[in-house]
Amino acid sequence: MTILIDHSDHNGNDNVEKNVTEEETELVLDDGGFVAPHTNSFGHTFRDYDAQSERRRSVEEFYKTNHIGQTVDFVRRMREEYGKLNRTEMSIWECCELLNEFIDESDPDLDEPQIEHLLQTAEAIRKDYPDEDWLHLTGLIHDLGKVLLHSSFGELPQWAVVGDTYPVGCAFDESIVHHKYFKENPDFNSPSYNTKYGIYNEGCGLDNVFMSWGHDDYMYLVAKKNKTTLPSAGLFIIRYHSFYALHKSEAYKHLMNDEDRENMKWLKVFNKFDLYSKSKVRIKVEEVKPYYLSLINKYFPAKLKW
Ligand SMILES: O[C@H]1[C@H](O)[C@@H](O)[C@H](O)[C@@H](O)[C@H]1O
Ligand SMILES: [Fe+2]
Ligand SMILES: [Fe+2]
Repeated sequence: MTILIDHSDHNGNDNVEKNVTEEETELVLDDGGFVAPHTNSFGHTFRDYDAQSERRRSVEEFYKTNHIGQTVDFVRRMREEYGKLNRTEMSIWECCELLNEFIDESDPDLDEPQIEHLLQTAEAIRKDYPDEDWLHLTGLIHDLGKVLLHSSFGELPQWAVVGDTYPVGCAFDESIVHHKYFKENPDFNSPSYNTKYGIYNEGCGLDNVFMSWGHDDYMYLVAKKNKTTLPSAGLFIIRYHSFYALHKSEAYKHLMNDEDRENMKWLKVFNKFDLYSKSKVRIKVEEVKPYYLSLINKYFPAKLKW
């Protein structure tokens, strides 16, 4: 396995590559900072949706279905239905374990079970921000909404759970991955929805914007309605971490308000770990579990409604 080891500063400059065996691997092999690798586990640059990788076709198929199905109508129905949180009760950790069986079909960078990704993200954050325990926990739980794929949640299809998110009810920005497939979305030709502002106003705040339905908004609703004590930046990260058109391409900024702009700073910090910690490196779950259980205990009730 090839891992980047930092021999210089913490900005990722001047890295050297070294081959290490499975036993020696750690998420980050340096003096404490997380170093973003240049390539994903398939040897391609991250989020390259055109790279000829083994996942390219299936990822594109995924986005085609996603872009056709996410309409204002659909999003309204899902928010209403899943916002009831009347399906089951379980702890945060139980939910992490449920994610063990799922692989995210929208992701060109990772084909590991989701629990690996949660721990990789959280542990990477912990190295760089040791004192921000809320951010470690946010890393651990940010993708828990993918439990919507589970049979006890009506087995939602992948297109309604994973992938990048974007607003519905206004024009789909060209920076959205595989934008061309929106042409078949029924909202694409609706005059009330296909303008820059659509049904929204300048600076209305993201809280007033309907986002395509998936794991982000669902987990936000779960955390909020179960009265988490996570700071507002944590909730913002959970809710918008897949909104790459905004946090990477800077589209839709005209819908943000001051609070969104403040929270965006943390989302950008978070994104580095969410994206670049994706690797084949395994975290030893039993070793880190007590730490995360203590954080869950601090910020969440023992059982949550889902
Ligand atoms: O494929 C990925 C994956 O589903 C992530 O969980 C999501 O947050 C990303 O935005 C998406 O592109
Ligand atoms: Fe995600
Ligand atoms: Fe993630």
